[in-house]
Amino acid sequence: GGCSEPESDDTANGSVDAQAETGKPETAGVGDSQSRKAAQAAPESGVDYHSFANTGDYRVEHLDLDLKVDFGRKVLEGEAVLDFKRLTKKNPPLVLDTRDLKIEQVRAGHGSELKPVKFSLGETDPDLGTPLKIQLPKNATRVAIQYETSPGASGVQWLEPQQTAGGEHPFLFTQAQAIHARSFVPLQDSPQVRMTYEATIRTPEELRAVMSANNDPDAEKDGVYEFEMPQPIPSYLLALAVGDLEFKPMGERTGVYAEPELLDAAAAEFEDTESMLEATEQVYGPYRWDRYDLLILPPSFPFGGMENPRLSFITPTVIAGDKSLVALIAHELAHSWSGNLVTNASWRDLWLNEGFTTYLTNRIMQNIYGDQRYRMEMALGYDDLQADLEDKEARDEIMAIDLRGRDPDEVFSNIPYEKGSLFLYELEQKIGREAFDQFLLDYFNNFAFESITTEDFLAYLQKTLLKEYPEKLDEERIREWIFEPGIPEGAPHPQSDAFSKIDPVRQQWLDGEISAEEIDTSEWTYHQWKYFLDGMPEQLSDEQLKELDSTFNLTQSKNNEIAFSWLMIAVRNDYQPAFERLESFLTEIGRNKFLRPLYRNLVESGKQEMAAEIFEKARPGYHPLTVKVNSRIIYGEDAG
Ligand SMILES: CC/C=C\C/C=C\C[C@@H](O)/C=C/C=C/C=C\[C@@H](O)CCCC(=O)O
Ligand SMILES: [Zn+2]
Repeated sequence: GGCSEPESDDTANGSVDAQAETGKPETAGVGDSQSRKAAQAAPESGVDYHSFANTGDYRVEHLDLDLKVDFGRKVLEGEAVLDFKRLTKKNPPLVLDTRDLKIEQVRAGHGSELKPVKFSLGETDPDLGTPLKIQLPKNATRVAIQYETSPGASGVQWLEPQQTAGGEHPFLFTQAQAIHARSFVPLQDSPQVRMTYEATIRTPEELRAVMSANNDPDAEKDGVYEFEMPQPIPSYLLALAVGDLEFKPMGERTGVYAEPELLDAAAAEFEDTESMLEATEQVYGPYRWDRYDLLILPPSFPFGGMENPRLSFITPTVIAGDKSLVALIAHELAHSWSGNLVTNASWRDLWLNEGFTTYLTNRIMQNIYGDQRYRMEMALGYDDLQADLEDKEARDEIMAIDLRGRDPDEVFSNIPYEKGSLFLYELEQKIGREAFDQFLLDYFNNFAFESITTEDFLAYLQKTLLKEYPEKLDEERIREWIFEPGIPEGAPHPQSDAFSKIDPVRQQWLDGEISAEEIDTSEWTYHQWKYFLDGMPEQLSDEQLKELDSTFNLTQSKNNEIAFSWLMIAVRNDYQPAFERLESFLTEIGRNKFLRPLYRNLVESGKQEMAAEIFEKARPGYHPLTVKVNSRIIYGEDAG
């Protein structure tokens, strides 16, 4: 009916209007470039600068989705029903986050008594999307939004059959973190809001749908899949994938979904998942999400993994054949405590998710694979952190990073992960492991299913460790870790004996005292190879490059991390024999951890044209996020 047609926004600036209603500080008006520059003071704790939603007026508590997956048009279409709590006696419009959604109709009311209502889309912000403002009838607690996504939705990748392992069926996956859920569902897209959800997903009959919910591996492939997620989750953990997927159990509570071509290899590579789950529970308390399964994605997945609850999404680039890269599984599993159970309240507080998770990852690795592996993983993490500290501006080295006016995807780095983890490691060293584990267990229980700020964490620390260990801990220093760039003087420096014996060998070879063949690599693990390569000087001669390659067959390495380290060396030294592999690596893999440094390296070593050529060829197969962050690197800031 007429009253449900989208109306053109009657205010001059719909998005600013929407923000005013959220009561967010005016200086932080994210859509307003004037105020971006003016904002000098510290960001206000607890404010989510990356959502338009008026979460102080209404809180969404439950989502009911009914979506058809249309591979032909590359759209999801259907309805999202949101149940919300009213926190105000007034009746302001409900403001939701959207990005590139086509809104067909909105109804509102109670229960099944829903009537079409007026709605409008505000001004679009390039980083944040478009606020959707809905006029509510008095006392309404439910809205039903009929909509469809756009084929270029930033949080969805639609893959052609040739981009999959099987090559016969299309594939779809979503990636909602940080602020891309709004590109496939209209909602309050802020990690401060937790909701339960249910969903009906309609797919082509030969495909299977899975979600961050109660997947049923025995569900008949009939094109209609029902899901329920009874634990409340933040919107960035909403996830869907559709493809030619099969399931293989790995343990009582763990299993893997993958295309049939990858299923056995994945289940073998990740067979320790069940032991990891048990080991984590023993120290940090029960696993609260029932099952823990893995979904192996096609190689265009832009991250190593994503901790979608009950079903972590995993890049196939970690199936190395020797379990050398399974720290990624420990990482995603650890998020079931740090991140999914206790959640960062805004993206400024990401270190609460990632620093705690990186710390837990190391502990899980030690538990399952022993001390030597633990020390090597930690030392590699420390080196990653040092590399970022050398590279970054001071403002980006701060754990509680000021993200006002910035796109979170563009500033994503090792700081929240490795600096956060090193900080926690220092606390462990100072008060002892047993006491620190007890603290973490209490912390997870205390804040279970809550979203917290850096300041909430500090207040909790004041009530607990700072009170119990006044001689060992110092609040000033803790604040320095969190709010200052760099790392405090005297911070721990994780090292490994297995690495220190590599240094002299590498040096002897560089000095020409021994040939590559004379290096005894027979016992080297992946980690030692990585350390050996990453420690090479900036410049190597052509002879040195050829010798390394012919002796160790590095250009053809099947381990993607080793291939990556070698390709970084090849690019900066213009080692042509590796360029064919470089091109196929950059074309077949979409993981930004590899692509960003490789493209940056190409540009910085004067090969911008080559970078652009490969990028343009690969672009149709890349995820929208991969396109966004790498085109900035190749074409500069404004190229989009
Ligand atoms: C300092 C950055 C502040 C906010 C950014 C928040 C989210 C950034 C967004 O780009 C999403 C990141 C998702 C990461 C998922 C998994 C990581 O563990 C992957 C790490 C890299 C990799 O292994 O490939
Ligand atoms: Zn993580």
